[in-house]
Amino acid sequence: MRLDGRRRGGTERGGVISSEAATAEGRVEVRDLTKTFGSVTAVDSLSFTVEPGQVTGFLGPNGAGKTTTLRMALGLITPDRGTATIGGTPYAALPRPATRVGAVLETAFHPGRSGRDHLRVYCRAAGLPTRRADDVLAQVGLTPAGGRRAGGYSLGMRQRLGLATALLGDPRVLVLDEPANGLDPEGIQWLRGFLRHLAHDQGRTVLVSSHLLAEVEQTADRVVIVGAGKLVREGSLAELRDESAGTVLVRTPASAQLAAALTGAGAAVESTAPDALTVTGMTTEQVGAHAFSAGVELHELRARTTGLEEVYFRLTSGAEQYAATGGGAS
Ligand SMILES: Nc1ncnc2c1ncn2[C@@H]1O[C@H](COP(=O)(O)OP(=O)(O)OP(=O)(O)O)[C@@H](O)[C@H]1O
Repeated sequence: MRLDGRRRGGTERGGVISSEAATAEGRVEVRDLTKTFGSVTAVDSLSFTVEPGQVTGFLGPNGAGKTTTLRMALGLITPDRGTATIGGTPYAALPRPATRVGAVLETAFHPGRSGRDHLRVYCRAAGLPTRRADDVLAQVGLTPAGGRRAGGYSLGMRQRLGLATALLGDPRVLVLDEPANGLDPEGIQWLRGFLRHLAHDQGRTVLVSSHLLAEVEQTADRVVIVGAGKLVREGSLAELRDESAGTVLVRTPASAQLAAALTGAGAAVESTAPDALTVTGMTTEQVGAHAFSAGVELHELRARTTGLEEVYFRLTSGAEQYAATGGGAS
């Protein structure tokens, strides 16, 4: 595979980048990460991997431990246990970290300074050429506002400025904490396209946190879902979608007889009322055919599709129960 050396930053051999080396360099690995604040276990033995070339959504309800995890990955908090590495190296040990990882956690800036000057200050601090300020302003569509006081920026413009700051060192890895906060629908649309471009076209690693699945659903290729500091799911969005595949609802006066027939044919059957069954693993046509063969009268037969949002809610509400009953004790 032929890649752009500046972007991918891999091992160059006669103009051809070793994609394996480039992949390893952009990989974020979290292993057994744990952090306790007093009696609250904010992050609890958390392990997951984030690969380059994809947008990974880091999801979980408020207080699930996302920000704490990201702060540990960026060397801002010391874990009690475990490691977070970027290309195999903890953030604190990275040479010229701004060129390896760009992060948007919270956007702090001097309100009287222009967006461009804010970026130039960062360039100087990170040892980067100040012309990068104009490059990244253009990348995030802020060029026309670059000379204006950042204090007068809208929330959406501040988010763009934060993203521009993260991009200054042209890093392979981007870590963004709730970047859609404060963006209007047009801004959200732009952000989605931009994050996909950074990952899919430029091969960067993009890790983006949110407490709303809907926010990352159209952007993310993979998701890492946490609840009460623990991993509840790691996988592709396609896998999660499979899980949201439908169930079939049946009403019949002979529910026990039909349940036996369907179970015998390999479906998972749950009795939800004396005359109602929820069937997983079969289509409505299959359920109807089995009912017909078994001579069972049906009063209702319909497909019910579980939304992705519902699967996410189910996964994370379990974690909240855990938090309410046993969380924070370990
Ligand atoms: N510095 C701190 N001191 C005490 N408790 C903290 C501290 N930082 C985080 N916590 C607690 O750790 C838990 C996880 O918080 P964290 O901010 O990491 O969650 P989050 O998933 O990012 O939530 P949100 O979506 O609301 O930002 C919460 O119970 C929070 O109150």
